[in-house]
Amino acid sequence: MASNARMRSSASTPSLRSSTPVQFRGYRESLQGQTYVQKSGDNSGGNVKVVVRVRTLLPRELDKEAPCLVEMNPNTQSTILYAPTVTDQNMKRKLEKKLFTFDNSFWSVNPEDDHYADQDDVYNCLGEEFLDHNFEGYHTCIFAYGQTGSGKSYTMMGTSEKPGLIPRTCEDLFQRIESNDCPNISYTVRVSYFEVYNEHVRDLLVPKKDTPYYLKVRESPTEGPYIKDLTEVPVKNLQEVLKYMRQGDTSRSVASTKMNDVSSRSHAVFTLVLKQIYHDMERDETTERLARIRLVDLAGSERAKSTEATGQRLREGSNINKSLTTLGRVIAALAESGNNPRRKDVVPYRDSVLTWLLKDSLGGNSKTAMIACISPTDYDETLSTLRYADQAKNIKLRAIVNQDQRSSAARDAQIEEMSETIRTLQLSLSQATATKKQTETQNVQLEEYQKQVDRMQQLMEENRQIAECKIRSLQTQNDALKLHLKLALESLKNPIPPVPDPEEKENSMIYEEEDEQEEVDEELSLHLEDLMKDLGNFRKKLADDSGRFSGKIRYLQELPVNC
Ligand SMILES: Nc1ncnc2c1ncn2[C@@H]1O[C@H](COP(=O)(O)OP(=O)(O)OP(=O)(O)O)[C@@H](O)[C@H]1O
Repeated sequence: MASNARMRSSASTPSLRSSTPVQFRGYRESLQGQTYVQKSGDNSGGNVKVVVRVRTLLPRELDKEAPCLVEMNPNTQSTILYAPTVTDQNMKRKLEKKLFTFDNSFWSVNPEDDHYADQDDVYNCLGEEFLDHNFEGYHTCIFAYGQTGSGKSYTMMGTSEKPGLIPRTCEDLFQRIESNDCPNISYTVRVSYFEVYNEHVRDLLVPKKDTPYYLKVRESPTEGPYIKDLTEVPVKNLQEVLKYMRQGDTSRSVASTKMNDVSSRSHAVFTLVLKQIYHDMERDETTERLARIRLVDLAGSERAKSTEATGQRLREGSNINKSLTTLGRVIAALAESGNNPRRKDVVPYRDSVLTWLLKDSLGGNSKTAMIACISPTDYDETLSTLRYADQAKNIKLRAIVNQDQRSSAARDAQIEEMSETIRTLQLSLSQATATKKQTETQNVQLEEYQKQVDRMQQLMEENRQIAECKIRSLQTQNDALKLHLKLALESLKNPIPPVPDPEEKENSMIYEEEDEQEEVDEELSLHLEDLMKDLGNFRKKLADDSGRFSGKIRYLQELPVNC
């Protein structure tokens, strides 16, 4: 069945960039009892949100009695970096005190301090807001940047006792989905997890093999860069998504270095795709919102001198630095055009796999945040991270609500059209197999066929969910009608005696009572007739819908999943 099948990512997902104003009661909106109305042409992307987090001193720093060079002001959200008092005698330049201001400055040095920020605070200040954007239909990306050992993995993934942004986002996501009580909304969540290691892409949801298996990066004109054949799994609850998160985590390339016992040697990208489908019963129309939630734990920048790396670690380090340098150039070019919109610098996305894959998140359709992680004791590295972060503040984004509205008839027509395409592709592929000719065109056709089948399966799964929504909604109305009917019948059987009016004469009272009773009886039987008619109609609609969708689902089950 499609819902259990592992789906491959496809770049040709139908475009959901609609500017039609529609009403959509999402989780938040229904909680607040408000109706969300999309602003026509809403593209208020804003700038990249930049926060900085300074970690606690580590045992090796405490042993050396290294001084804390960072100070943060919780009122102004500023970060001050002090020059070390003891400096290298050979150093020519003079080190200075520097001040930066960010959207948030998280102080995680000493838990005793009033302004200490723990994992909860980071999630509440950033993760929660970004998840709100996802429910509104925006793509988001949060990435952690900083030197090796500065707390990126701690912030993004955390530990089992102190979970970070990724597990907290998953938990909040499913809590919101489960607490939604609007029967007309259905949700699907898909997860993928990959790493960029030595400029190669590795699927973290596929068990590690002896011979490394790398995936290719492609670019689609409509959807931008994507990874061909990346595993994307549907997940139904928090337990399932955490299982995949842990599975991916254990496959990550990590190693012990002088600067960090468990150092990430790759950039890891954890992605959740949230699709919300709202079904309007009256118009028999669906509104879909799609949001991609990208959570990135970058590998740390490192100096060969400090890490004392050799061999494989040194090669990894230089690849990490290469992609981070490219990321720096991409940020600089985007920040430049953010400051001066008339400048159209070429942004070197393609110079590294990481920046190519993050193209949309860095300068396109996404709301993006950067968490700059810093060490409290290293002046040079911390200054370089803070400068990087300061520049990122100027990047302007073009995030839009990814929303699409379609009637049931249009959805059905799309399924028919796709079935036709699949049939044609199937036919031409079987002819190719018969002639035993393997050409480049056939390979492309085969890929296209696989993509179409995957999309068809997704669409059918969504239709099944819409059908369930409709049935749930009709069932609720049916129950309400039944209750109404029961009350109406009871009041017919046991009419409430009218209250006697002491001012009226006894005779006229008797006649009026009889008249009123007749009127009430007549009104109730008319109402009863209407209710019976409505009930009949609902039953018929329910049966029609069940029949229509069970036929389509049978068709889907018969489809070949892999050719
Ligand atoms: N806010 C914090 N509170 C307590 N401990 C922290 C904090 N941040 C980081 N640490 C600890 O610091 C060490 C290094 O952190 P982490 O592994 O997250 O660094 P990193 O930036 O991901 O490094 P790399 O780039 O080498 O992977 C770990 O032992 C981690 O537990």
